[in-house]
Amino acid sequence: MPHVPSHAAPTAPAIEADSLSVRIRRAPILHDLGFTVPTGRITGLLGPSGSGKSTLMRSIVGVQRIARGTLTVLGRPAGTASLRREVGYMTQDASVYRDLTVLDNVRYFGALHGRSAADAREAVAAVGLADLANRKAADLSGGQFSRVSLACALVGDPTLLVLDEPTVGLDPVLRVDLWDRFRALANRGATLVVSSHVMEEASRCDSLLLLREGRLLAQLTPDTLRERGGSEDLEQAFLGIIRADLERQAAGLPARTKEHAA
Ligand SMILES: Nc1ncnc2c1ncn2[C@@H]1O[C@H](COP(=O)(O)OP(=O)(O)OP(=O)(O)O)[C@@H](O)[C@H]1O
Repeated sequence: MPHVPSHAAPTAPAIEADSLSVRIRRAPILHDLGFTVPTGRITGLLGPSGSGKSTLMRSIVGVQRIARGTLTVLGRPAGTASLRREVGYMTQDASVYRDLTVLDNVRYFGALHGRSAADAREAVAAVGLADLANRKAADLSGGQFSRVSLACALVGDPTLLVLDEPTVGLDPVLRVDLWDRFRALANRGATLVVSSHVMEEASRCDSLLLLREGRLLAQLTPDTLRERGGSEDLEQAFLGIIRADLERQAAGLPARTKEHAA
């Protein structure tokens, strides 16, 4: 098990981006990003729709080509084959076999990581689907379907978990349960990168990467976001930071592209 106890001496960052730029069909999507993701912590990826969150996650898991700069994941260039076993990825569009049952889907992904049937059952229970374990994925609701995808990402017990909006469409009780689970995983040494539209969830993260239009506005803690954004309410605080950025742009000042962890 690659996990390290949270009281261990500071370790190298799980992810390091330096001048990272991504283009899709020649269009610039991510601009000169520089940040680090600390090991054994939950890093939230926040930003308006289209700001580049999924593109950054795809880059981290190695399925998006990088145009410029470097992206180092668990000490190796993103996309290195050996990372596949150590990185769990939940995409926004659930990658689940519709004709398999919930449990068989999770067992299949678990087997790729050498996990047992019991591990699969545990992951299914963790996402609140124990009662539906034998139902075909095609017969699930949208929220249940995406939870199967989350269970598939969890079952491998990866060192790094990259979750693209894992709680979208979930009820508040399940959402809280899942965030408790994410915290438990981080406490055991796993690193989580989680994107969300729900600013309340930002308060559950240790570190936040704020993106807008493919640029990194800031990397900070939720407390620093409240302070810097001038509001106790994280949504208002984020809007405050966006307004300040727009004013910088209007004043002709260079865009902020690099920040360091607060
Ligand atoms: N395959 C593609 N071809 C062209 N443009 C793309 C492609 N994929 C993403 N983009 C563009 O890249 C930008 C960033 O998209 P991305 O999906 O990363 O944003 P996001 O922050 O995850 O958005 P959302 O919160 O809506 O999921 C958007 O302007 C999007 O239109």
